[in-house]
Amino acid sequence: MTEGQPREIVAAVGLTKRFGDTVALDDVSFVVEGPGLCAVLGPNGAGKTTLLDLLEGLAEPTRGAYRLFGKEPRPYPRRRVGVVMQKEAQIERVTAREYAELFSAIYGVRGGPLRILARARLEHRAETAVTRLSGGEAARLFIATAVVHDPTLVFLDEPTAHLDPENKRIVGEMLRELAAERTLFMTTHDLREADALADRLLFLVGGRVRASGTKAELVQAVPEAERRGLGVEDAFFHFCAIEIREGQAIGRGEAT
Ligand SMILES: Nc1ncnc2c1ncn2[C@@H]1O[C@H](COP(=O)(O)OP(=O)(O)OP(=O)(O)O)[C@@H](O)[C@H]1O
Repeated sequence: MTEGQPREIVAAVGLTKRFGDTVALDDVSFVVEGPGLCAVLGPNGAGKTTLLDLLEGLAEPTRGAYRLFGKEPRPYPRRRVGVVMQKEAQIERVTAREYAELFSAIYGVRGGPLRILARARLEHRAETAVTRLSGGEAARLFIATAVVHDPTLVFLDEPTAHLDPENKRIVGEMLRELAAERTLFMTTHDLREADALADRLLFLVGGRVRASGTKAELVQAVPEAERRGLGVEDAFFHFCAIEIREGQAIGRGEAT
């Protein structure tokens, strides 16, 4: 296959995950081709983090399987995968430089710390404790660190949650740049952000896939009468029957 052509990067085949009586993921199947940015959208409790845990090799499915890069992930292809967790560990007093050094050493990347700080645009904050960085600075540091070993696939769990619009925009630009040559698989609650950034969408509600495909496919599937303006918002409403408040997807009847 020629370089640059879309190819299968992530595929789930009947993935199911139970926690006791709770079915967090229920027979989830989809294929994501790359490169590009796939946004996984769903309300609280939809199963987004559980799905990432499985695909990152951190938990085992109750049933079903998945492929990464068209193969069974055994052994797990750690060097080709980067991860940005929802709650990154923040060790007291560790500076941005030390954080970058630590992860560069883990991945054995020479020159990694400088690359991380430059990509995160944090050279001037290198000696600042990670816990003292602003939300936007910390998000940039975690993302730049997750790609220090140049992975083909990056999982990101709500990387822009709690950021103000300006920082969302800056981090969004960073994600778009990264998505030009790799696959980003990113959870978010923010439909506006998904509209601005995503090439592909996966709608998850109550542990089940409601729709998946390219943004263009899903947006075009919305009947004219249901279109209100923002493509991803309309598509999410159409496929998921979920209320939308201020660009955020919220389960019906859920308190804000
Ligand atoms: N370790 C666990 N033990 C028991 N139940 C769990 C566990 N992890 C997740 N769940 C349950 O599985 C369901 C899916 O949770 P998950 O965290 O994957 O959803 P989510 O879409 O990531 O939600 P959020 O948007 O709030 O982060 C929820 O009902 C949750 O309570």
